[in-house]
Amino acid sequence: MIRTVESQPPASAPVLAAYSYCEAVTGQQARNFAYGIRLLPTPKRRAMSALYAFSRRVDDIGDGPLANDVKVARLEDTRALLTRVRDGAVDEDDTDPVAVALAHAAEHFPIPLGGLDELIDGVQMDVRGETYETWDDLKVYCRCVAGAIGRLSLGVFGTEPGARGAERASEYADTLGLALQLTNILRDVREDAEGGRTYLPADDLAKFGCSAGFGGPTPPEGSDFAGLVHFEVRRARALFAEGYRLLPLLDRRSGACVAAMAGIYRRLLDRIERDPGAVLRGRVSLPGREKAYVAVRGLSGLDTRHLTRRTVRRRA
Ligand SMILES: CC(C)=CCC/C(C)=C/CC/C(C)=C/COP(=O)(O)OP(=O)(O)O
Repeated sequence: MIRTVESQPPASAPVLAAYSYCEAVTGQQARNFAYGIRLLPTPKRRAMSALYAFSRRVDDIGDGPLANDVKVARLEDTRALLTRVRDGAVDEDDTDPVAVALAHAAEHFPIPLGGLDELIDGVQMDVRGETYETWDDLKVYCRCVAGAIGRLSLGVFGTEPGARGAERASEYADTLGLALQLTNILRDVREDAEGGRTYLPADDLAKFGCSAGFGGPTPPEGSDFAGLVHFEVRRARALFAEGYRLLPLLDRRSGACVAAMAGIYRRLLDRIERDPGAVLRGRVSLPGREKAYVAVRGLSGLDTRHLTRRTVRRRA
């Protein structure tokens, strides 16, 4: 039985310690998403931290220095751990705090754990060095590594009752994940190129004369790099607009969490749009005070009220 947040019994000491570990990982490593997660009430905040810590582990395997065959084996370990969580085979005395926290979260919230399998599938695509010919191809990858996180988060947030509401919420959460991931890809274009990875669709790169890639601080000779970036920014903005339709379907604090996460990434996108070359010179980021400001605006509904009103009018 899934218990509501209000009816959850107090967690035991080992479970609390496991959540503390996951919250520390989130606080230290989720440079952007921690601002949103902090806005949630305690049980949801802990559950989101458990999801973040598990996802961070999977991501770190993909991004780390290990040989590819070792990465594949480690990813299979995380999949086996997921199976144990799903089978109820992880108890609170387990030595892995991420497993303990995730098992507790999955017991108390209707988290569709298959989304974490999708995340592992996506990171396996990275390890195989897959590249993407078209946006439709890249979307498959983005759905695995980010859309799935949106859908998993929805299990923690909860949505309005009714199958139709849940189905729409899941589509919007998925789309918001795509918006965040495309923004992330634009921001990290140089870092990824230096690591031998290209995510942007090959047909877009060709259209703007960028097929040679981005190994250095300047665009490829003769390319229209700004044109490429503006093209992808427009695509990301359309995804944000669609994904924001999730907000009226969430309770206030879950909506604030999503608004903060998305708001911070939207501001990254604004900066990238203003100065496309910045993504080749270094990592575009927001100062901490600006992220905190976006989070406070999320809590008061300021960044999204107009979008929400428009959405409600469209639905009426
Ligand atoms: C409904 C809802 C909550 C949707 C959002 C889903 C979501 C949080 C997707 C994450 C995608 C993403 C860009 C991860 C990068 O994480 P990172 O830790 O590498 O990010 P960073 O480099 O910006 O710190």
